[in-house]
Amino acid sequence: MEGVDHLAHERNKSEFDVDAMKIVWAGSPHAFDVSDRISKLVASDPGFRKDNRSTLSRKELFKNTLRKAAYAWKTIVDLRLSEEEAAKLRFYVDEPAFTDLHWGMFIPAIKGQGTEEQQQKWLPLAYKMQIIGCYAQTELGHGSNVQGLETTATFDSQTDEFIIHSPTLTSSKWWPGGLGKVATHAIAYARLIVGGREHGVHGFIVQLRSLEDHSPLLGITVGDIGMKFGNGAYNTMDNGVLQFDHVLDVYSIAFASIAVMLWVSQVTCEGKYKQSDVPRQLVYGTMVYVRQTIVADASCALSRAVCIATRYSAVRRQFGSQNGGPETQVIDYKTQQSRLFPLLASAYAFRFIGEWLKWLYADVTQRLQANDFSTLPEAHACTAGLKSLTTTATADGIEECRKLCGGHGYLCSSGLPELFAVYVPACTYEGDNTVLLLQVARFLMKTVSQLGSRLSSKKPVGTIAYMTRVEHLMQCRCGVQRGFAELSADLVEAAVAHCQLIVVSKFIEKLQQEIPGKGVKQQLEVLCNIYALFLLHKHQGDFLSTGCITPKHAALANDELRSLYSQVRPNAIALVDAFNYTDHYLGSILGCYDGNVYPKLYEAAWKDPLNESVVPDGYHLYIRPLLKQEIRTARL
Ligand SMILES: CCCCCCCCCC/C=C\CCCCCC(=O)SCCNC(=O)CCNC(=O)[C@H](O)C(C)(C)COP(=O)(O)OP(=O)(O)OC[C@H]1O[C@@H](n2cnc3c(N)ncnc32)[C@H](O)[C@@H]1OP(=O)(O)O
Ligand SMILES: Cc1cc2nc3c(=O)[nH]c(=O)nc-3n(C[C@H](O)[C@H](O)[C@H](O)COP(=O)(O)OP(=O)(O)OC[C@H]3O[C@@H](n4cnc5c(N)ncnc54)[C@H](O)[C@@H]3O)c2cc1C
Repeated sequence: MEGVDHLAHERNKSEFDVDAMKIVWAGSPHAFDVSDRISKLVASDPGFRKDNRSTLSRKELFKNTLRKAAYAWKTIVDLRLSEEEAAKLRFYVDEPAFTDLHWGMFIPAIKGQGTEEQQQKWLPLAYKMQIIGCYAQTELGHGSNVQGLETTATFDSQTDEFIIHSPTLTSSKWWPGGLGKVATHAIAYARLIVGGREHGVHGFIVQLRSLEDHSPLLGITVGDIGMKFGNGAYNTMDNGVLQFDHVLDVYSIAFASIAVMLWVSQVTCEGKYKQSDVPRQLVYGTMVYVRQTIVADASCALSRAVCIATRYSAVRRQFGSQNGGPETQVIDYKTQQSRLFPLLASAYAFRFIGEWLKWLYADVTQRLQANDFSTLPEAHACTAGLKSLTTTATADGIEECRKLCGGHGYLCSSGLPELFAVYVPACTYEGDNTVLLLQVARFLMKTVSQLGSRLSSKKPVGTIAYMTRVEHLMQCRCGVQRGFAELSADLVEAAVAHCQLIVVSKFIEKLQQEIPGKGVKQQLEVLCNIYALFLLHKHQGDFLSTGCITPKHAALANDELRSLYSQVRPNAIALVDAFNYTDHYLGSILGCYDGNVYPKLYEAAWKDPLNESVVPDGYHLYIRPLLKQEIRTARL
């Protein structure tokens, strides 16, 4: 029945202050206030409805996305929302669109790599959306290998301009989000050529389309690369293809021929290339920034799937009826708990590692501004490794949540298929996860000697076990006199172990902070222990081989896990309520707040266009002749 909370009995079991946990999850009272207010604003506005996406054609879907993006911008302007509120609004609209790349990459790239002069020119236009940008780095032939990009940018000292060109088919820009049909400008990455000499890959701001009639400019061939995985999902985004035919470009992002560059390099008016004394890797800076935001995205996506699966696991009953009594809630089965609760713990773990990574990025950015590059390698390794670890775990976790919901998890109305289809490219974009782990492995090879010293420092026992595992995995590999390439598969395992160590240790550090609210810290301690012991159980071979734990320890850890699952059980619904997601944002009948699932499933089925007629289109043409055919074959 509408209005009845079918999960009230579950919510009454909670042993902690849910409102206080909502603040912890949001990050602060202010952050909670903004999230709560904006999510409800979006949920209550029919202009942001999303329950019809699966019934739209690609063109209808895309046009609807443009409508929503424009409507969101009007809402932001009319309500004079702050940058923080506007970002939250775009988040809760929950639709991959060109705006993600405009705000998430184009603007950060100019802020991170542009000169003062370029920032003054481009940022006001971008902030007012008087230009729409994309990040055009990947090409048809190269994505991971950035130094293999083929697009060229040749400096013409006669005209003080750069000529951008796509010399081969494989140099076509391919994948950039927003490029296909919307972006008016791109930050295009190209090989810089000055005076016949090549100076590697740099970024250039290039105008693609007319600001008058949106037609591609002279020398620009641009379009969409076609349908992607899933039906609705990421097809709201116009990932594009772009070819330059000797395009004149006067706005290089890494260069301004009339201004000295503070950052990467400069080309003087006389056409001289001068590499400043900053690491050339700064040209990769935007990727570091986006990778740390993707870790925060992972906690959002995983928490969303876990919220759906947890609520539905409390609603769903199957088997176990005694004397005609109610059947057992599937959330009470130990197998369901052993699959679901580690994902719940991971969602919280990724939330806190995302908070730490945001601090790390801010710290390294501050240091860069003081020409202190000492922490850049670690920042790169951390953002690359944690992006890889959290997106892999989240993609796998969303699929596990679908399975935890049985058959109904496969319905679009569960919200899980769409969430999975939208989320999985995160394992590839912003760096293929294996390629990024290889970067971490390289970093570990260079710093393995320091691992030992870090072991001796006063660390909680749990962390010591994880640190010993990494050191052991590295020493087993480094000790073998074979090349990096030969050992790369093993080194990637050590890289994963290193990243898991970081997540566990930052979760433990989080618990050393003051955390207000009755029972809140205790719940987080349970989740932290579940995360750490679940991984110890999953990788117990590694831990046993270090000698750091014995088989008896491993067995005790497994017993403790079961006990921890029992401690979480009465609090599970409250722990997912703490995410404070509206039913609109969840987009899931299985995960609806009131748990009134079956009537909503039944009602939703009849709304499918296929049920607009009792007799389906095609019956008279195809089925009736089949049914009416005279069967002349004696056998039948
Ligand atoms: C609820 C649902 C939510 C789900 C979210 C839904 C949202 C939907 C909307 C999403 C919107 C946006 C997200 C999507 C955006 C995607 C955008 C992109 O994909 S942009 C393109 C990304 N491309 C890449 O990441 C390419 C990966 N490749 C590389 O980074 C490099 O090629 C490489 C690092 C692999 C290799 O670099 P290279 O220079 O060729 O060689 P080396 O390995 O030798 O490195 C040299 C040296 O540099 C150091 N290094 C490398 N990278 C960095 C860096 N980024 N920062 C600092 N230092 C770096 C490296 O360690 C080496 O150092 P040494 O000291 O020499 O060892
Ligand atoms: C949805 C989506 C949105 C995107 N948006 C953008 C965007 O806005 N802008 C942009 O510039 N790009 C974008 N991209 C492109 C994305 O950044 C690249 O696809 C990504 O960096 C992976 O590169 P690749 O496609 O070349 O993969 P490849 O490197 O070709 O990967 C193929 C396989 O080769 C393996 N491999 C590659 N190199 C090595 C190695 N050295 N050692 C071991 N294994 C290796 C990989 O692990 C993988 O298994 C997007 C991609 C997607 C899917």
